[in-house]
Amino acid sequence: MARRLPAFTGAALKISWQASRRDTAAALGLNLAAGFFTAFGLLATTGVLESLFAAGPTAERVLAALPALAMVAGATALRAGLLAGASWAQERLKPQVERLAEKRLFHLTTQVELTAFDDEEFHNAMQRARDNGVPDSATVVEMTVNVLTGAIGVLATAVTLGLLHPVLLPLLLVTAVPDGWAALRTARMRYLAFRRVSTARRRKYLLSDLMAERLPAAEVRAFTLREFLLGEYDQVAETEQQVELDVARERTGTRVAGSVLGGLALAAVYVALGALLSFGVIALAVAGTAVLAIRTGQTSLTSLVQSVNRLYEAGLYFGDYLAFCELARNRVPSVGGSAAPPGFAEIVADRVTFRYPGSDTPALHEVSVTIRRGEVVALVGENGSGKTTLAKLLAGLYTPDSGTIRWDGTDLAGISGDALREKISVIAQDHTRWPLTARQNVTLGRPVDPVRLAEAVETAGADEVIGRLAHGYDTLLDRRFHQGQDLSGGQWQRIAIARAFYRDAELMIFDEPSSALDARAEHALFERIRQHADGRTVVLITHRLSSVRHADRVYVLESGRVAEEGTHTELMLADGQYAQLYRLQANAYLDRSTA
Ligand SMILES: Nc1ncnc2c1ncn2[C@@H]1O[C@H](COP(=O)(O)OP(=O)(O)OP(=O)(O)O)[C@@H](O)[C@H]1O
Repeated sequence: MARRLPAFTGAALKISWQASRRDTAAALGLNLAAGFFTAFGLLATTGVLESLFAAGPTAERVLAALPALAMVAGATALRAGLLAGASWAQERLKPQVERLAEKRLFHLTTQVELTAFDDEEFHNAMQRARDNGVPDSATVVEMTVNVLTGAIGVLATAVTLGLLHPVLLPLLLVTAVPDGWAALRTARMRYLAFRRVSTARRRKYLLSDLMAERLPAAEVRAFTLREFLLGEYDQVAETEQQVELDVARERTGTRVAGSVLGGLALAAVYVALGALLSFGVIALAVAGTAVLAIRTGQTSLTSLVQSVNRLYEAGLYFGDYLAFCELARNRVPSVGGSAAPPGFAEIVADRVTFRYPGSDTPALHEVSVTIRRGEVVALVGENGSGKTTLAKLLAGLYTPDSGTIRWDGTDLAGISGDALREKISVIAQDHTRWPLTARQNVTLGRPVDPVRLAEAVETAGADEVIGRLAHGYDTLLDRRFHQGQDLSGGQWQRIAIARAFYRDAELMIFDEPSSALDARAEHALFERIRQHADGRTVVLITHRLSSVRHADRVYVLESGRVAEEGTHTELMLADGQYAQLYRLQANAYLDRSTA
């Protein structure tokens, strides 16, 4: 612990300084000044006691004690004022530090490579950093200041006792040991328990979301999942509860032991003081001040030990936060040296292989495709054949394990991801239903250009959708908020398609863009794509083979490899997998129309 504390304190003071220099300086400076007045007040008390215990009439003794008493009162008042100022600065620091820590976390989570989100270890670390690390960053700062305050208080009493008589110093230490031991032991127990249950807790949160969120609510009922989910929840919660109960028992035991030892230590201190007094080592006034100083010192010590304890505990979580930041930083793709090419005449994926983290088999194996400017290239194949994965690689969202993706000879591996993605529109199969207004759902962070917005929305057939919304473009598309509205699956898909057109990118990637569209909307969309989406280059993934008839080239993927390629006519002539699937779909229509 002694090894780790300086690191936590150092990191805490650094983040605190970055959050607010003024409040950090005030919190530390005012506490330091308050410590000085603690020592001053105690020493002045000796003066009061000496005057009171001196020989002579009571009235005279009280009168003689008055100047020292005034000094004690002044020191106490000043100390109180300084402590109030320090505590205000500390209170102000809390939200500022928490905000900074949280922002840093999101700064990283929005930058890390996409595969990090497929990694369990990363997820666990992220959850711990978010749920405990961020709130505890403020606690670490608060406790660091408290530790310094406590230490200053103890130092002030120690100096006072040392000045009164050096022999009194060890007595102060004796009272500190038992409490310190108990507090640190319990903190560590709690942290170890937290780590033991962290996976179970994550699963419990997931189950809580499934039982109490709007989206899965219908399916929970439709599949009568209630008992099943509650059973799963009980299992996980039972594990967590058992660990908590064990910890509660162990902590109580340690605390009781600490209190008993603490009581014994205090009794020993009083016996020692009595002995020193009776052997004439110290005077009565000194013994009186020593009792007061030890009491004051004990209060500072208790607060110091408690703060060290809390600092240690919060520091462990804060350590998790720092470790996660380090982990995430290592997973931020290095920004390539070259800027993205302004455009392309040809995009080539050359023998690209890609494996998801933790997966034994590659999702793509030596896949080569060519996309020329202005072409519509279709990727088809059975479920799990690798179409979406290839699309994500083409979009620069994943980087190949081997092989290259080049824009006119420029390898994308050397290009800044964000600059490249500016030139690409991807409409994912599982596009996000952003809890934003209809307008923001289309423009997605880009400046609003009303003319382009209207065009994109019309092209995607989303104008009817927006026209029917109570507040048009300003309607919030989330039912969980006041005046929020929800859309049907197909209506959402139209909004998502409008996003692609609004982005005005060189390369447009549509992954199953028509799965939820009605026949008319689907026809209109493919007509638009057939007209080469106004000269743009399109990669189209779809299971509706009738829609790929007009593509310039079709790649048929099978188990992560390119099985066939060519135009529709060539592939039909080749009579391979594509021709088989095409006939299967066409026959299904024929059967229905003749039935
Ligand atoms: N995040 C992931 N982590 C691990 N494996 C994944 C991940 N996403 C996809 N896979 C696996 O990679 C393979 C290719 O998946 P992909 O989504 O590219 O297929 P697809 O051809 O788009 O399928 P579909 O037609 O069902 O959309 C599958 O075996 C799938 O299980």
